[in-house]
Amino acid sequence: MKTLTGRRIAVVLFNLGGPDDQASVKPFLFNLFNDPAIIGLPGVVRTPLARLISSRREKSARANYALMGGGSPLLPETRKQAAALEATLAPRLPDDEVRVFIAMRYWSPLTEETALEVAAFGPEEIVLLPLYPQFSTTTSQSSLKRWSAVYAGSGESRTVCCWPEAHGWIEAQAAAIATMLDEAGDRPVRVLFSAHGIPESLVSRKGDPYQEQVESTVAAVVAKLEAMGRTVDHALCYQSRVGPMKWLGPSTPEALEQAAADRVGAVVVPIAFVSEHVETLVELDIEYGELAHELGVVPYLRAPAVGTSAPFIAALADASLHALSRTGVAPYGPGCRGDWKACPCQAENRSG
Ligand SMILES: C=CC1=C(C)c2cc3[nH]c(cc4nc(cc5[nH]c(cc1n2)c(C)c5CCC(=O)O)C(CCC(=O)O)=C4C)c(C)c3C=C
Ligand SMILES: [Fe+2]
Ligand SMILES: [Fe+2]
Repeated sequence: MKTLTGRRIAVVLFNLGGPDDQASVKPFLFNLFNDPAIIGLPGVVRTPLARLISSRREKSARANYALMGGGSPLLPETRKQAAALEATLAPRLPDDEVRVFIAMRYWSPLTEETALEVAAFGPEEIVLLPLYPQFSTTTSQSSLKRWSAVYAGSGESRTVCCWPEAHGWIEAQAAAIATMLDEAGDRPVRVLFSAHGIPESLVSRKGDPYQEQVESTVAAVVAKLEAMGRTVDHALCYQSRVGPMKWLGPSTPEALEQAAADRVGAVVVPIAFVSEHVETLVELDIEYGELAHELGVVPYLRAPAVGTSAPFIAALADASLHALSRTGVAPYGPGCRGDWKACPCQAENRSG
């Protein structure tokens, strides 16, 4: 039973989205490559290019999604996280009605569909919470921009731009790694923190804070492991390179070659993803698993994504409550250090 003073609060979780079957692989890829945050060219050039790239990439992408039963598990996994977050927030906001929504950038439920659903809910408060720990123009900013362009409903919005060092997120990662280190036993292993790559020029020329935030996540996880009495050999590397441009490095395959040269095994940790999908289940487990086998990197172990682990969901709840407790319209995320005005996600995403 809600009190008369209770607020309707919408928490909107943003993620990339993934095709739900084989037929949606190509239109999903088209949406992705047609995003100016991914290909920064004018629409007259970008749209035909997106058509070409999605056609060319369709066959290999379909084969990868076929390995997971035909489509991406990203939406079902995100639904579990949304349900867990809603259940965690409910007792912490007993006078309010809290609903958690999912807005995907490139496949259903698309941001514009979710914007209509949220508007129909009629919230007084909205928390915009990207499920990307680290802020990038290619992910969180793209999603938040899209939201601003399509949401026309009620409510004051507060954005959590990023949370690279959020307590429960770091705790969940450290716990998953500790379990894998136990599995490795006495065998020497290197912890390979594998982040999704982005083109290097986005960092060096456009000031994308992603690399810096990924490095801060890694440092926080390593410090947490040390506090747990585990000093680890570790390295940061970047996966999922696409196209001919120079991407952040070293790549995950290069890091595996180095591990082979140093005669150590690997515990691979997805450090920029919070759920299982094509980049973990196919790229890390199958493609790089085969490479590790060829190179003699033994053992090759992979820490699971944090999913619905309790400390991680608590971190999302804390971030939401922290956002709601801010006064005024100038939000900043718990991962943003220093002057919130300098935070790159804020300029276009202040509540209206
Ligand atoms: C082409 C450029 C790409 C950039 C830049 C990029 C950044 C980026 N992506 C994620 C998270 C995910 N990406 C996923 C799939 C995916 N990403 C790209 C391209 C870029 N990503 C493509 C073409 C694809 C589709 C798969 C493929 O063909 O390789 C996914 C998984 C979605 C799924 O279907 O399960 C996620 C999640 C981050 C975090 C990031 C930069 C910070
Ligand atoms: Fe921020
Ligand atoms: Fe990606």
